[in-house]
Amino acid sequence: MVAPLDSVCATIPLIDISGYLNGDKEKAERAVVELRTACQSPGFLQITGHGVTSEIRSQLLQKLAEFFALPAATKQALHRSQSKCLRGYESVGEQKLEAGISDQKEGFMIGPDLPAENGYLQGPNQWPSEEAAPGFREVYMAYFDVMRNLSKTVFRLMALSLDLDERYFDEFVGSKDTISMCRAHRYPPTTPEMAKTSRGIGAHTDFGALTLLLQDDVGGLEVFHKPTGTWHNVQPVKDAFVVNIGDMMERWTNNTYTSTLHRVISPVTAKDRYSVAFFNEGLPDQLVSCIPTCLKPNEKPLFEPIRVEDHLRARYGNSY
Ligand SMILES: O=C(O)CCC(=O)C(=O)O
Ligand SMILES: [Fe+2]
Repeated sequence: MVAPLDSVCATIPLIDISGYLNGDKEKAERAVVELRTACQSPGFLQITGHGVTSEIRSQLLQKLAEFFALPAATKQALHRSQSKCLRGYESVGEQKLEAGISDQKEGFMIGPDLPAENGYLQGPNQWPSEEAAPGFREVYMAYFDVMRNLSKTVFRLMALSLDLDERYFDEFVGSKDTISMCRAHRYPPTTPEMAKTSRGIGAHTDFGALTLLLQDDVGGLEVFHKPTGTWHNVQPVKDAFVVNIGDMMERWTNNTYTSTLHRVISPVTAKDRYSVAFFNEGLPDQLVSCIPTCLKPNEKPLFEPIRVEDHLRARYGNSY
């Protein structure tokens, strides 16, 4: 069946990766080709057949709703300004991803839970007490671990899509020093009038290599289509994760893959919107230097090589 032109699938490709996970060669090859096309343009896609259970996804969304419903003082006591590695709580209006517009979201960031600061963006998480938020820590960390695994799979597919050895990104994405983070968001509702000028999250591109996003069924994520200058809704698809290319991967692939501007419009229904982004930032000492298969004969790289940490410091430094 041909999907109607205005349907989400016409804009944001939906890719089933179960064939790759099950060792079905033909289906896996198809997913790799679809992935390559989607990463080139629009730089956004949705994946299904990823094996992350609906239980863990709905448990997490439930625990997040409970956490964000806690008194403001309990959440502020976990503020990210107390953490050298950006872990913890941020309140509505703190981040400005689009010049002059405060994001109408609150968030909670976690990462691999290390006992002490251990290099850039590495260290301990901040947690509410078990009495205040029963099960929150356990479920959020379990989700984080599942997503870390899924990200390894997606990077293998990425490697294949770039005609690289399947394990090309394994160290980058799966080492003990790999930087990865999860940021959960709650977007409170607003009025239709306010929604015209305010933003749940202002227009931005992601800083790192690749983002895996869980969104609930409320909607509001939009992706910018440069050729027409129009915004397109990333409609929630049941059981799908949104995947998008970040600035680091765009640079690494010499602009073969695209880091695309996106934003969130706050809900205008009575319902809060929840989402959870898993960011793959990679190895701090890794040099992001044009991937050889992204260069045609006689072509020159568009960018100087840069260390992952230097790239991230420059991008994170500008957003609060
Ligand atoms: O909440 C969303 O749908 C998008 C979040 C996002 O773009 C981000 O955290 O970078
Ligand atoms: Fe983003």
